[in-house]
Amino acid sequence: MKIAILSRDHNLYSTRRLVEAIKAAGHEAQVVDHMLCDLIIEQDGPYIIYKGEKLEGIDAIIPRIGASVTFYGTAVVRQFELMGAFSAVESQAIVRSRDKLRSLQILSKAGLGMPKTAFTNFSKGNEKALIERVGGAPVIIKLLEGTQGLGVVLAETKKAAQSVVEAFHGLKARIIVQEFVKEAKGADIRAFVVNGKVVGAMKRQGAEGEFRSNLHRGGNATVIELSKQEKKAALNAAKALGLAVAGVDMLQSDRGPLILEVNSSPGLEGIEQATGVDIAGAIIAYVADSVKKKGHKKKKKNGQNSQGRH
Ligand SMILES: Nc1ncnc2c1ncn2[C@@H]1O[C@H](COP(=O)(O)OP(=O)(O)OP(=O)(O)O)[C@@H](O)[C@H]1O
Ligand SMILES: [Mg+2]
Ligand SMILES: [Mg+2]
Repeated sequence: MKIAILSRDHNLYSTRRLVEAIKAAGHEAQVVDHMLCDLIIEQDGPYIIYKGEKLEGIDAIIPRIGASVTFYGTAVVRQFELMGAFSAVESQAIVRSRDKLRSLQILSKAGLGMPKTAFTNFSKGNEKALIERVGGAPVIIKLLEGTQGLGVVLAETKKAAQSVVEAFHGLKARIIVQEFVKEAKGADIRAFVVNGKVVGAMKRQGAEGEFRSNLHRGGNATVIELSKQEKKAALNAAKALGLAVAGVDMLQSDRGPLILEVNSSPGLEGIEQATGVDIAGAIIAYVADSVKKKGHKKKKKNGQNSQGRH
């Protein structure tokens, strides 16, 4: 079968590893830059023009959509889905996971542990009450659109928290105010979920004196064995957001694991290097299996002699 990786750069570690894994499993790989895909929509059905030609014969896609191009990228994923290709992560689930606030709302409804979080449009003067509502200083203030740890601020005192909130508010930036989980000690856990299983997990520890554990902020990663409770939390979080492939970030706290966010295009480099697990292979096995199952279903529906490609 032919599996496409939607990626802007074929040299990226994750892209290269997925190509390798596709070939190792005996399939055909194609890297497709989603930003170079034109979407044609007409009565005869949707199709894609890529580098001047109609894109055909792709059985499955693995989206690797950057946060800055979520709208365009997910439109391309949706087009593939409508054309009958299987997607490792559904377009709707990517959209859902990209909005930190929406994700936390869904996870809260699913009863998952999380740092207590508040969101407001800050009608003048309610900063103080809101900060108190999540437990008072120290408190975390987060830009809704941040990634790689940028736009996450730890305000140690009530006064600092108020000024940071006011500053962001003045800039019309959308933020959440969140309980600071001190016991996490500058570390977090990344659990990599594929098809209802945790295939690898690592603990990321922030640099000395840094509360953010992001590898981009100088953190380092080591392999970790998850507790039953942590495993369950990771699987439930991925399930609640509808993601078959997900990187679930959690903090270890006195009251158990607290979900921070769920990533729909999680990187492979850190986790494969920390755990030594062939995560790319696990993703491809899941995708290939799903395509086969889909094909069988189609055959059944169309009768024994169907020539339907699968
Ligand atoms: N409520 C909190 N309490 C304690 N530490 C926190 C809290 N929120 C975030 N952190 C720390 O800050 C880091 C960055 O936060 P978060 O993951 O929410 O931001 P991000 O910018 O979206 O990062 P990413 O690149 O992973 O998407 C976390 O990995 C964690 O170490
Ligand atoms: Mg994030
Ligand atoms: Mg994070």
